[in-house]
Amino acid sequence: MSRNDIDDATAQPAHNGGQVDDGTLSSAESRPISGGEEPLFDTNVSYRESEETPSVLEVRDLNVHYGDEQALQDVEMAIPRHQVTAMIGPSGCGKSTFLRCLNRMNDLVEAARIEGNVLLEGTNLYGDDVDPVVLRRRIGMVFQHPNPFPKSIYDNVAFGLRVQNEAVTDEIIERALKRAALWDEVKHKLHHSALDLSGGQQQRLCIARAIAVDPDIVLMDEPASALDPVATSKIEDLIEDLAEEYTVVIVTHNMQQAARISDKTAVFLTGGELVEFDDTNEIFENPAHQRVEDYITGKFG
Ligand SMILES: Nc1ncnc2c1ncn2[C@@H]1O[C@H](COP(=O)(O)OP(=O)(O)OP(=O)(O)O)[C@@H](O)[C@H]1O
Repeated sequence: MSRNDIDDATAQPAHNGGQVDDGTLSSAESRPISGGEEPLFDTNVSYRESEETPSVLEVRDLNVHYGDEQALQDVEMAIPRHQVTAMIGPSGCGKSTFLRCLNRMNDLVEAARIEGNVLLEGTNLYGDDVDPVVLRRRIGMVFQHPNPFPKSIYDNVAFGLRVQNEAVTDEIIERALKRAALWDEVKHKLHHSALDLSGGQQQRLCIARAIAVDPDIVLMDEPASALDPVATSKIEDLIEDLAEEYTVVIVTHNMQQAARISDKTAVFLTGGELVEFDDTNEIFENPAHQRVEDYITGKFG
């Protein structure tokens, strides 16, 4: 399966109606990610949370192979809640692989073998009882190329709710479009085709579609790399705003972008090794590793 196939597969929030949570739970914290009645709690792993930056996702000893090739090596990371965490590193170092592990998108890649734990508030995403479809409702994804459906703007935003048999109201659609900073540009043409929007507008629509189901975490794989500088700047502003309500994890090739918008930065280097993970200021001003300094100063990569 090619990367584009994966993008297409998940662009259609491939949720099926019968396996989602019932909407009666009162808070994001109490929402299960298993398909059954009870949330799955993996008691083999403890959940660490610091008071300063409570983490929402804990990655433990994550290794990924595609056939014989190792794409991630022993990765450990605690991703803080309501912050922007950026993944940077040279091409092929495993950034997208890592991102896809955070909502089990790599399940769709036949050659991928994943070992380790990823804990969402203590629950192992790779536990047997976890339903990836339910999980992806809590951890949404936005891709490099805007991929709206050939439907109206309104129906694009409503899509995830409808497939989960949840109520769609004008208020929900308006709120998602406002959160995605698109409302003012489209409020007079909600029933026009999404394909008539500009690339930057389409990407903000995809963000509106991702957040309409009220996820906890939004994963973004180079969301601005196909856009012009003005559209990129709008997406960057939006990402910073989104972090007030959501946890954002973004892969970017653009180090300036990571420096501008992220709170934490993870530097992956060749072979899928996470070499350094720290506050973004530290990474860019005072990296602990010479290899990281060489990378961010352009000596390689
Ligand atoms: N579906 C796949 N099948 C086989 N190998 C893959 C697959 N996806 C990624 N890889 C390999 O895994 C390694 C990491 O790829 P990945 O796409 O995660 O890196 P990346 O850092 O995101 O790269 P880029 O910045 O170029 O997008 C690469 O060597 C790549 O060739």
